[in-house]
Amino acid sequence: MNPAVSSDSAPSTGTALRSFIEGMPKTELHLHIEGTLEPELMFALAQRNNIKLPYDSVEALRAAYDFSDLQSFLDLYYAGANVLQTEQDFYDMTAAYIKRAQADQVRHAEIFFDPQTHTERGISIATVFAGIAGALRDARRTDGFGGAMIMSFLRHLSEEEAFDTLEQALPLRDQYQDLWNGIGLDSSERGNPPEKFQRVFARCKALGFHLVAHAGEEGPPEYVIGALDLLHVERIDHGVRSEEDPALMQRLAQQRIPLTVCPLSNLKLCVVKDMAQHNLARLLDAGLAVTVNSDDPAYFGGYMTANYLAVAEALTMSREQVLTVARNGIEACFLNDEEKATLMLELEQYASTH
Ligand SMILES: Nc1ncnc2[nH]cnc12
Ligand SMILES: [Zn+2]
Repeated sequence: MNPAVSSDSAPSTGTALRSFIEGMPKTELHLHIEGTLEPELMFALAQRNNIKLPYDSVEALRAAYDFSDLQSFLDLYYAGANVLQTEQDFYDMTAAYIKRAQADQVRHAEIFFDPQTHTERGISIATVFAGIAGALRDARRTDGFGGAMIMSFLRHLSEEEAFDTLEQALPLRDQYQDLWNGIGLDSSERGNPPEKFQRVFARCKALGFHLVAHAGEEGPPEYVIGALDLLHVERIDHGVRSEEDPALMQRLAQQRIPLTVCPLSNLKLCVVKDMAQHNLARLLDAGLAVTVNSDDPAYFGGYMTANYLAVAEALTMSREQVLTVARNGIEACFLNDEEKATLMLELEQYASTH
């Protein structure tokens, strides 16, 4: 068989699948904008804002990206965010991410941001919103890049602090109604179960926001169940530990609840020892609405294409499996049916011509 020709029934060669993945239109649904701060930009912003970093060089900083678990990463990630001071800093970081995403053929990205990481340091929440939204709006106007903003609460802080953040943000809602459509929950999972945020999520639901939460990354399957039953989320961020509970797996498959899986993140944070042991293909085979995403790409070694390639190669995924993941990524977006249909049409046209 000609290895350059791929069809649904034929296994793709490594090279053919690689170029298929590289050119495939994508969506990104699990991306922390603070996790896109590349060391070069971190140093540039440190210099611009007269901040001394505890590293002498970009190389020394990158060498410190050797994590043993989620917390060891978060400690560095929150420290790195200190260089973000002005609206321009947030704009530049977001614009740099969009450029990378577009190079990876990302058409639409629903971006997490953590205001508490910044307001705790005296940065106003309006500065954070303005910088991120400014870059997303410019990219929409110039390139048709689709974006949304998901404001996330830090779960190592209290629910009262989450309520405070919501109160600070709500006066901005009208100004950002074209972008800000969701609420998320992130940071240290273990010891901070979903029920801690039940009241604030109920308020956000009543306000009409889409809801998501990190669950089942390091935490047990019970946290996934809690996110669904107590927080009423529409998607689970990560969710890979759901596999430990067969009844939960059945429910996720039956209800088509999307999991925003982040393969390179899971490897870097030692959620899996080896990419060949990643359960993404098993979750997919079990009928779950699995998507691929990059989480904190500046820290974990790759953006969207790299994440697709890493699992496709390690798990010897077929072209059809890759396409299923990409379709899931469109279905799971917080977009209307017409917008989803436009993205799906482009994907199907790409698939039929490549
Ligand atoms: N992978 C992750 N898990 C939880 N919180 C995060 N914040 C940024 N990245 C995160
Ligand atoms: Zn995440």
